[in-house]
Amino acid sequence: MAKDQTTRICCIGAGYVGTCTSAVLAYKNPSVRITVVDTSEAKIGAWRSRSFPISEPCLQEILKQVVERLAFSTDIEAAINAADLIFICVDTPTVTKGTGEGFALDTSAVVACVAKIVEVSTSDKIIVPCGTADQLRKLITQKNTKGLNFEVLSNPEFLAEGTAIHDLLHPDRVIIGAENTPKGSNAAARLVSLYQAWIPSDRIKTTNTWSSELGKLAANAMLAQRISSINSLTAICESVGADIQDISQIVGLDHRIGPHMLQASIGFGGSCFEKDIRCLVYLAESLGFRHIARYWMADLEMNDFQKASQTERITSLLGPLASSKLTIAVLGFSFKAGTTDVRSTPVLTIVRDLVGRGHKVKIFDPKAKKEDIQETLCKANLGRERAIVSLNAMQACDGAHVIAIATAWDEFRTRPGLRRMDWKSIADGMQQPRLMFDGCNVVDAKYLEGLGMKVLELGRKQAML
Ligand SMILES: NC(=O)c1ccc[n+]([C@@H]2O[C@H](COP(=O)([O-])OP(=O)(O)OC[C@H]3O[C@@H](n4cnc5c(N)ncnc54)[C@H](O)[C@@H]3O)[C@@H](O)[C@H]2O)c1
Ligand SMILES: O=c1ccn([C@@H]2O[C@H](COP(=O)(O)OP(=O)(O)O[C@H]3O[C@H](CO)[C@@H](O)[C@H](O)[C@H]3O)[C@@H](O)[C@H]2O)c(=O)[nH]1
Repeated sequence: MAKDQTTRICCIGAGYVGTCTSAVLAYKNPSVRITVVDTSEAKIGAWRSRSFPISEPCLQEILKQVVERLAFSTDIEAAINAADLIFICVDTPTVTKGTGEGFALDTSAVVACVAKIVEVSTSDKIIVPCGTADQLRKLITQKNTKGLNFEVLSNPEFLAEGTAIHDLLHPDRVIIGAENTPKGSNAAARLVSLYQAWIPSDRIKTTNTWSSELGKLAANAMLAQRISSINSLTAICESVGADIQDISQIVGLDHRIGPHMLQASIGFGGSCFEKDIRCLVYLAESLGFRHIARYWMADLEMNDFQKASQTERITSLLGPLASSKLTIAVLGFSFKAGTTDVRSTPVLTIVRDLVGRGHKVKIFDPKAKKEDIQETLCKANLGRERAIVSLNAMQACDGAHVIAIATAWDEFRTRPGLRRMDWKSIADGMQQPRLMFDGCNVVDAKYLEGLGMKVLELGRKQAML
């Protein structure tokens, strides 16, 4: 710690986790000074000019309050050198080529950060990476020729997008993994003291690094598993005439199970669940536990099945009409409601499958940026003539044979008091058979049927058209 008792923190990575975590740490600890750095000048420029690259409730307000103590910069070396504690919050996608392809975590950005830290540091540092701490310790041992002390801690983040600030302010737990050495314990104690500024001690757990890292993977894998479990029941409900929402409630009312993460969906998305399960599968495989790897892999296979089966259900219901070129409006593109993030969105599977069957798709999302949607479509080779991004729901639905609600945005709800869109005009502007596929169970089927639509709901039986 610096002589003036100020803790100087450098956070590498100005994305969701880096910025939100830094904002809350600064907000709750008046004695810290944080510099958030990134290689992306555009991103740092956006944060500085207050045209925020991400949208999270309350983030803007908190950043305003810590403006004196939290800076954004592209001068990574200077920020590293000035810091006692360095958080690495860069992206760690799944490896796309070579060893571990499709499964292992690509830690190259984390490794680059650690190499930079070791290269430019002139004093001891505590490093909190997002990646395997073990691998980084080995790297530091190889590169540390100056005899400095680098302690590597594991501090997995459990925030969910859309509720990031709330999750950081009221976490279920904070996990800090450290080496079981006096220096490791001291470093962990330093980080604990920062969190103790607002989190009760019984919610801060210190453990060894492997428990911390595996605990994070396990939490995500089990959350995803609950979603796959409920999703696996949607097709059964549709066949036998049960109601998936009732099933979620019946299951969730058991206090041993609880109600969370049991909302049936078109499949889970986002940048974490699939990546972390793949990482767990890779870990199990590399330890020789093939049955365990297969067990977790089944979760992803179920998710892929759920994503792919929605288009099949819509088109099978259309009968012979399905072979004509239809116009289909897809409402919602972000990977879940409450975030503008379109990374790994499950909606892409539906769009890709519909376009693949020759239909024209018009997409509207009330919050996601048009450029981000277009970039995602472009990366998936979905040309603009087949998948168009519309400026509003009315434009997307105009002339559509089918509307598919794919993200549970409040904008799409139809119940009185919650209704924001002019559903009568939307229904009037559609072409027969005026089919509404509600992949999020947000509409009132009776209301839309009263407007002349036929409604197909996820996890509910539907008669043929
Ligand atoms: N997004 C979430 O909800 C969430 C939640 C918990 C944990 N995580 C984990 O946290 C980490 C960060 O995730 P995120 O969603 O904030 O990522 P992000 O993509 O939003 O941000 C990562 C940032 O790191 C920057 N970067 C990459 N390499 C760099 C380098 N060498 N030097 C400086 N900057 C560099 C990128 O430019 C980018 O701005 C990942 O490991 C992720 O798995 C994410
Ligand atoms: O009942 C549910 C809940 C979620 N989902 C879907 O699951 C995905 C992930 O949702 P959520 O967990 O809310 O979002 P993330 O921001 O991806 O957060 C997860 O991933 C983060 C990154 O690791 C963790 O920190 C969080 O704890 C963990 O919830 C989304 O596609 C949701 O639509 C469902 O289908 N049904």
